Amino acid sequence: MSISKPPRSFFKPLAIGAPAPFRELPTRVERMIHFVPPHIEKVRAKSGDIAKQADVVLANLEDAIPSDAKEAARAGALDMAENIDFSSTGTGFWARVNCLNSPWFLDDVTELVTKAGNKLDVIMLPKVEGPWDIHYADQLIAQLEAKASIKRPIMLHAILETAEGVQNVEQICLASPRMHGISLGPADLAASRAMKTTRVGGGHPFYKVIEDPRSDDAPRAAAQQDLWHYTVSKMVDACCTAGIKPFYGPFADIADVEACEQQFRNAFLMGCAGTWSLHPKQIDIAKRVFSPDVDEVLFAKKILAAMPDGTGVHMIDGKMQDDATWKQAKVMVDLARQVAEKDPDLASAYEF
Ligand SMILES: CC(C)(COP(=O)(O)OP(=O)(O)OC[C@H]1O[C@@H](n2cnc3c(N)ncnc32)[C@H](O)[C@@H]1OP(=O)(O)O)[C@@H](O)C(=O)NCCC(=O)NCCSC(=O)C[C@](C)(O)C(=O)O
Ligand SMILES: [Mg+2]
Repeated sequence: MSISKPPRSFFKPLAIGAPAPFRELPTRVERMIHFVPPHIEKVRAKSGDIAKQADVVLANLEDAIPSDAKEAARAGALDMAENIDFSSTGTGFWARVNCLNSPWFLDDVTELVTKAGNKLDVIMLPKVEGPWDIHYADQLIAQLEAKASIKRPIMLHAILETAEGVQNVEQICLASPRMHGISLGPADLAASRAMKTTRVGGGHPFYKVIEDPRSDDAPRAAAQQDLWHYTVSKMVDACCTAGIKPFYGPFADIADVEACEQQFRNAFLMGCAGTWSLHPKQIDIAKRVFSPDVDEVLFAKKILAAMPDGTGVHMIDGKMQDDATWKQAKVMVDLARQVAEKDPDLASAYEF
């Protein structure tokens, strides 16, 4: 017998007085989660402007924040919640807390939920290894939500950054209705798996396929492969099964905008809803990549128009369309409609 909650209990609040979890994820365009180091006053001061450009702004309390600045980062996150107007632009406000076995996790979550819980959309949980991590955070957040009379449930987003986490990703996604999604954490994951790379995301010149030996002894053509393909595929399937969202993660070679764009695009094509931006210049890259291509959307609209009830077979521009391609088209047009609500230029390009 599997040990899972009865269906009727799954959506019950975990503490008396806590808000009921969402039955469906709120519909939001989340093309990029922009990381802000909140202990640096100069950067924090700019995050109001960043909130007008990015779909999600995240106060990062975990890795990249020195241990002697953890309290300052937490205070900075609370300052952001208090002083930045996220709601008028529909921008999400998230925080990445320190991991569960760190000395900071308990205070991070307690202060964020009790002092900023009505502003906070999502808590990002690093280094999640199994459903037990989600169950613990879920219960704790519910108790704090109840204590602080939080009106709207705070969601949880897990980072996939250990081999064990990848192994258990399906159970992590299904662990709680509080789950919002999963992001790839390629640096910690590479270390956990003893992958021999010092890069944070992206390809590697040594990971490639070469053509067979040539009769003329000319150099053999080679193509770099995607080191993250298997993990992203596994994450996408686990998230979609659970009705939550998969995200690519960081791309740390900030100067290499071309490779960043390609890595983001591969993730978008494979089903990811968004990515992370570590530097302001990655915001526009993510916006470009995670907004569906205009020609693809116009073609998808033709399919929907040709098959109003979504059945049958049609030829459009020499290509066969049927019930399945209708569903593909709907994915594209539904996303385009959401993006169009945020972006008037794209709305007119998509001809809505
Ligand atoms: C990479 C860094 C150090 C380069 O910072 P920089 O100052 O050298 O860059 P810059 O090009 O000189 O900056 C230009 C301007 O942009 C500003 N700026 C720069 N960055 C930001 C930002 N994020 N948000 C808002 N503003 C920013 C910066 O302050 C400056 O403003 P100025 O022209 O007025 O002086 C810096 O961008 C940064 O700290 N980014 C965030 C890094 C971070 O959060 N890392 C952790 C996430 S990745 C991770 O954890 C891994 C994972 C998942 O766990 C796992 O794979 O295991
Ligand atoms: Mg990490």
